[in-house]
Amino acid sequence: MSIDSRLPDFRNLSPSQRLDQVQRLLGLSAEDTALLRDAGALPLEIADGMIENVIGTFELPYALASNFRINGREMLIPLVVEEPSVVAAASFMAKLTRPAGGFQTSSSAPLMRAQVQIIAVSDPCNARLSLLRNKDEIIALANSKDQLLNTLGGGCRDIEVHTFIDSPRGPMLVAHLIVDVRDAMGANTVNTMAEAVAPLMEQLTGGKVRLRILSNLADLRLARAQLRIAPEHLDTAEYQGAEVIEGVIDAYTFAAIDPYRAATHNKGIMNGIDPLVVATGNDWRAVEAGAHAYACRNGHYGSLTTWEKDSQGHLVGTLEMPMPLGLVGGATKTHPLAQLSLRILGVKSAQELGEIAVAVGLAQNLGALRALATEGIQRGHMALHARNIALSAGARGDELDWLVKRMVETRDVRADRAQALLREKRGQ
Ligand SMILES: CC(C)(COP(=O)([O-])OP(=O)([O-])OC[C@H]1O[C@@H](n2cnc3c(N)ncnc32)[C@H](O)[C@@H]1OP(=O)([O-])[O-])[C@@H](O)C(=O)NCCC(=O)NCCSC(=O)C[C@@](C)(O)CC(=O)[O-]
Ligand SMILES: NC(=O)C1=CN([C@@H]2O[C@H](COP(=O)(O)OP(=O)(O)OC[C@H]3O[C@@H](n4cnc5c(N)ncnc54)[C@H](OP(=O)(O)O)[C@@H]3O)[C@@H](O)[C@H]2O)C=CC1
Repeated sequence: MSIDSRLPDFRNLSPSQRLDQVQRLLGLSAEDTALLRDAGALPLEIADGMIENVIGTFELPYALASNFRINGREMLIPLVVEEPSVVAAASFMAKLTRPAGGFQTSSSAPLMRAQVQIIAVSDPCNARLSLLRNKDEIIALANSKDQLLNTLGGGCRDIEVHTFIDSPRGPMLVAHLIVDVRDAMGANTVNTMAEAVAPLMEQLTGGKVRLRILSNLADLRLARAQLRIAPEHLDTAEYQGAEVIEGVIDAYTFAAIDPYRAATHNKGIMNGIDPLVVATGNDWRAVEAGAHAYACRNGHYGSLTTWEKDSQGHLVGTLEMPMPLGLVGGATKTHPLAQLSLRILGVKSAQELGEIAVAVGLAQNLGALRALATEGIQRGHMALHARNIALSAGARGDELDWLVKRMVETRDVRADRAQALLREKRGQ
């Protein structure tokens, strides 16, 4: 279905009015919207089946970022996150990309690596060749463990063998199974295969297998996004767009050369990605681990994004990173809201979901860099954070908007100030 993701007055509506508008726009069913309208979308019985020792459930805000156009398709992005200004910044930057057509994305095949650690190998180079010589047998054995995946066009495709001659524990071989996991995140799938081939690998190498587990450095499963913005669309009240572009490129360069800055820069990217990963029931620890390991691929920890100017002086941003997301498996199937998020996105494959995630990460990075390189992060962020402060100070009903306005006007957003203002208003 084709929609318009520009929702100019969305921010000014109540949550219930927003949901009504989205229901009409996306043609969601009454059952779908009931999941969001009533608290407790995750029944305790399902929660109890998901993890151990459950005593309840924990809710977080569920929002939609607007203005996204990805590969020509308009979409609203479900984001589950506790941090103010993330949704606003993503929506704002997506809006700025629209004149040049939004985001362009692509991805590699959904290939995951499983590692099999082989120790006590007396002749590691010879053992390595033995594994490679018998690759077809190893792959066939791995694939015998997941018939469904084979019928879906996935399965173990190849093996690699990495040799560590001088490990502190003696020579060590690490065999990698390269597995196309289709629409799964794939951890359980590849772990099963790794465990299945371990005895054959011991036989072929004469060594002893220890660990059999996926690698979260999913460097064969990459998603990419790109955006382009003309300088005139980056003008602010105080800065010319061309100056904003220089500021963004300086900010990127800082992250590219300094790991202390890169950690914060990449956190800003994950501000956009993690909330989508959570909203779709995916494993955010796996995505985080892969992201930061990948950021070290050039021998030092650096920026995951790049920012440059094209020949016309337009700002061009790119993000390429591992994106091990699934549409099946884990909580993606069990959590009712995860399924709803996938319906809102209208995605048909895990690859498509991964591409959307990097587009949101790229937008989020630009939101932060644009603010940092111009007026600073506090004005926009604190204006939205003021609601949190007002809520924790005890403001309710009409008091909330009044208190937020007073704090933002005076640029004094602090808990003690909020409490003092509230006492003053209540005449205490
Ligand atoms: C916060 C803004 C967007 C305000 O920016 P603004 O200029 O005050 O916004 P505006 O009121 O002119 O609105 C512009 C558009 O922003 C969106 N927007 C604006 N407000 C809302 C809202 N309330 N609810 C929903 N959407 C909102 C919305 O799309 C709107 O367009 P419209 O649809 O109205 O035509 C801007 O200051 C900004 O982008 N700041 C960056 C915020 C940010 O990056 N937050 C992340 C948390 S900080 C952090 O953890 C990461 C960091 C910073 O350390 C990373 C790093 O160092 O790299
Ligand atoms: N280090 C890490 O990151 C680790 C993560 N995990 C956890 O593993 C879970 C993800 O594992 P995952 O393997 O994705 O989950 P599942 O094993 O639950 O799902 C994958 C299985 O779903 C079946 N399937 C059905 N349709 C498809 C399709 N279109 N594409 C692919 N497979 C399909 C496949 O076969 P079949 O039905 O035959 O099984 C496949 O093996 C997450 O919960 C994650 O947190 C676990 C261990 C370590």
